[in-house]
Amino acid sequence: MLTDEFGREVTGVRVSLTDRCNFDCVYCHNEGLGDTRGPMDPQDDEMGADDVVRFLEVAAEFGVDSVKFTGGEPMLRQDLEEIIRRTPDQMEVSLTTNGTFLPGRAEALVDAGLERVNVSQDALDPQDFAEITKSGAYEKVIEGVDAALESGLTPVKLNMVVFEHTAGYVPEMVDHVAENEGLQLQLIEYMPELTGKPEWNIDIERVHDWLAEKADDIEHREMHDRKRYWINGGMVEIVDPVENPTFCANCHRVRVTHEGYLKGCLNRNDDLVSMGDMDRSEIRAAFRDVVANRVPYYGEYMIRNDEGEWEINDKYIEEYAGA
Ligand SMILES: Nc1nc2c(ncn2[C@@H]2O[C@H](COP(=O)(O)OP(=O)(O)OP(=O)(O)O)[C@@H](O)[C@H]2O)c(=O)[nH]1
Ligand code: SF4
Ligand code: SF4
Repeated sequence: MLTDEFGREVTGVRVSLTDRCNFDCVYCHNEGLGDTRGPMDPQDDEMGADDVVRFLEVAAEFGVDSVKFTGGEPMLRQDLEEIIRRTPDQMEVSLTTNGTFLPGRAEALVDAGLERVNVSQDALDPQDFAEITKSGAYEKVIEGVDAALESGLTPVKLNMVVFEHTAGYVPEMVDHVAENEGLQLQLIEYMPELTGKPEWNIDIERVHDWLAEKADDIEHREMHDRKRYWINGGMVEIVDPVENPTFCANCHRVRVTHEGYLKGCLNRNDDLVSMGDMDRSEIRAAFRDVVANRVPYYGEYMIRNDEGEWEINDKYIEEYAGA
């Protein structure tokens, strides 16, 4: 197991397989390098299945025991089943998807080795859903969640970004997961710094307070020190990374962009290492380097100045300027 200089073991990898997507969510922050191509444009820059598998095999050598496949929309990759099938056995395999392609394909993914799925569902009303995602696929997503449950991918986590357009749905979604066995809710803090619309932000502390009042039990998950609220038998987890040093202090994942760049932190682009045409031993060295250079974003890379505002730590300014 590799550990960075802040004592954070790297136990997981998060691999973006494409930046293409059939949705155009108003809050999307284009994980990866922030490419702006349309959903159906060419895919020459995406890592091939062999590249993904080679990387995963190297990560497995270092004791990494979980992989999360993301996008864009990872199910646009027709070779997703192949990639999952070839993922080292020691890794728990999970997927984050918008859910539209799960009907008719969930079982094949399970057969290939998929163990868990997170499906974005930001509203319980087709019109609001369409407004947020710029897609008319509400029914398909509902079918997708059902297909995942029927294929045994439980618990299915429903991912909901909490911001102006969705905050009103939180109570209904909390009831929804309590009433439907196999579902869990994951409330994701809106990231204004990545989406450029600060006016849509909702104070996530208000959501914590509201859930705490209702909760029968509250747990802390080690990963990111995330809080989990149990309400009427349903589980609600909060993902609240923004300006949260505790979240970053408990971050155990290295990221890979769809183009094959290793990256120690989701929020930084100045720590990228391209795996390009690297062979296995070069990937090993690159993985060690990226882990060695990992820095908790909030609390070390971003620090508070005398006025209490966040700014980049001087120590890293040169690298950032050169990115
Ligand atoms: N800043 C930051 N945001 C993260 C991190 N991990 C997850 N997120 C955010 O949380 C959202 C949902 O994450 P998911 O891909 O569903 O998975 P997860 O919650 O991280 O993982 P599991 O609970 O293991 O399924 C992502 O789109 C990110 O916005 C992280 O390490 N740093
Ligand atoms: S489904 Fe995900 S990747 Fe696609 S536009 Fe929405 S947030 Fe972005
Ligand atoms: S912002 Fe960076 S360091 Fe913080 S939790 Fe996310 S990926 Fe980890």
